[in-house]
Amino acid sequence: MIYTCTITPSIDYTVYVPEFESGKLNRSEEVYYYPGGKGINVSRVLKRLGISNKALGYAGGFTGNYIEEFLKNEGVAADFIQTAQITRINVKIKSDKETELNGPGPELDAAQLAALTQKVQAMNENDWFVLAGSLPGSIPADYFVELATICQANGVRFVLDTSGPALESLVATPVFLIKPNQQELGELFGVEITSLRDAYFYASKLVAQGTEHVVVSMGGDGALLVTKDTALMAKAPQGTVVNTVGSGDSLVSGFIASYATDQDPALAFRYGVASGSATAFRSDLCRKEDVEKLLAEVEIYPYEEKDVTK
Ligand SMILES: Nc1ncnc2c1ncn2[C@@H]1O[C@H](COP(=O)(O)OP(=O)(O)O)[C@@H](O)[C@H]1O
Ligand SMILES: O=P(O)(O)OC[C@H]1O[C@](O)(COP(=O)(O)O)[C@@H](O)[C@@H]1O
Repeated sequence: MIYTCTITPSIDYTVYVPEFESGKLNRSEEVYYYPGGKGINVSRVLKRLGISNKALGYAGGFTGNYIEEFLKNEGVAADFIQTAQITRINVKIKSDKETELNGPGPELDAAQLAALTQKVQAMNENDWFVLAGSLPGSIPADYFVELATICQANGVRFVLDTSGPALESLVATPVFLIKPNQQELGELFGVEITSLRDAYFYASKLVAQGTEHVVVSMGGDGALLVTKDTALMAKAPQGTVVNTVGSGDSLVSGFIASYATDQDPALAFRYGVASGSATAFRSDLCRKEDVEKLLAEVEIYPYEEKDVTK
């Protein structure tokens, strides 16, 4: 079974405004209320790709109920631990540029954390645990390291798509897949990543520390895969960008969906990048048919330092 875990879910209140002006009254005629948070997006895309999975995490209040109801209607299995706090609403303004306003995650007590630990302890060998989205600073980083250690001891594949201080402790534990975007990878090492060469350099450091697969996503420029055996670059397909929110999560879903079936990192990378782009070209998340149409358009070639000009 594949389990995703969203500590900080959200409703993504997505507003299209033709000409957004900060500091002015802007009216929109097109708004959507998508369930969000990275693990939830991974679960929704996995389901669309035909892969059964269960969404874990925390949810509360009327927004939490909305997310649970939405997932139920889409046939995504979920098992959230309840919070007294209302799950956040993240605002996504779509204009000539994309502006995002993400709220804080929940405050969790020891009993709520223990409830998640129990669920992780009950996972079986060859299950997957996808910890995705921001991890609130109020939870000690050690807690997430404990979850990673349980996964390692039980042969559960640990996938990480997060940012912030907890990420630093987690990359020192054995991780199957980590998918930072260029900026998140830079933050992790306290540098600004401005070139493919830098991305390769820092991704290789993570591989040297024991991460099996590092995918650095670079928006419309595609992505880089580094493992101990290979380094591949993928050029993203061209298309009309509608909403890139959830593209990174879709890349993770596509990678896992393909790897779970074929155990081939290069195929999984292609499927992941096609899924990320298929989501960028839609208002909501991608569908399987969108991904399969784009597969042949993903150009993959070996990363060679000598060929890199920047
Ligand atoms: N403008 C775009 N055009 C085509 N594909 C895109 C675009 N933006 C994102 N993607 C696809 O989605 C993947 C993840 O996007 P990215 O923005 O890097 O992730 P994140 O959402 O985590 O920041 C990219 O590797 C690419 O395949
Ligand atoms: O937990 P964070 O870092 O605040 O991010 C949450 C946001 O990320 C998303 O999951 C989208 O993530 P990506 O664009 O990186 O795929 C949104 O649905 C959500 O609003």
